[in-house]
Amino acid sequence: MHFSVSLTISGLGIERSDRDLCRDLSFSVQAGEAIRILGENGAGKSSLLKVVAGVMSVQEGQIFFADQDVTLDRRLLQQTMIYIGHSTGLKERLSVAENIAFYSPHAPLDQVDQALRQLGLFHLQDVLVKSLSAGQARRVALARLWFTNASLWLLDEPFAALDASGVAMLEAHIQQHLSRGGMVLLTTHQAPCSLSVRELALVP
Ligand SMILES: Nc1ncnc2c1ncn2[C@@H]1O[C@H](COP(=O)(O)OP(=O)(O)OP(=O)(O)O)[C@@H](O)[C@H]1O
Repeated sequence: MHFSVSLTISGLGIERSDRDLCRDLSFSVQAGEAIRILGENGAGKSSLLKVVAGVMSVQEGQIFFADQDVTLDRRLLQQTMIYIGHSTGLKERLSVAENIAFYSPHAPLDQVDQALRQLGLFHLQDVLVKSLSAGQARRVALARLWFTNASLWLLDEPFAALDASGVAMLEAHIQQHLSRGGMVLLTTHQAPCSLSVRELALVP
């Protein structure tokens, strides 16, 4: 699979809790490109991802995907994007394998096994998520990236709680997505080690 679409944000304004997080923000993400959103705590990085994902509405400006205006109707974009938020969103009372089956029901079982091994989760597949460490739970949440066909990945602090091997594994997986023409919009307070990203600063 190879992707060749782009995302364009034009004149975006985001207001939250009576505060302007950004005004007249414009940028594009091209096929094969990763953008890291920068900004201090509370600057609005997560809010920007949520607006693009359609979790928060657009108050001002436009969003174009594949040359179509999707500002008011985000369905075209939502069909080909994956959003993994700051919280893992996992089902605490389900096991690792059950969570993966819940979030990626169409994943072939042999590929699930392969991904579990790559993610270092194979020996934990029957463990309930509520018993996992933060880094282990993050790995389970990220497993969705191993089974998605989405062209746009929206990742809020995806490296949080990961150890060095987890960071390297995720960076390699993101790089593979970019090499297929995928797009990534991510937030992280730590600069990626081996991943080439364009930086976008959110300033009030
Ligand atoms: N659920 C909410 N309801 C109202 N206001 C919120 C909510 N979540 C965040 N905010 C406000 O929106 C602003 C931006 O928050 P956001 O989480 O987007 O920032 P951030 O840059 O991602 O921060 P961090 O680096 O701490 O994760 C903050 O000032 C915050 O107070």
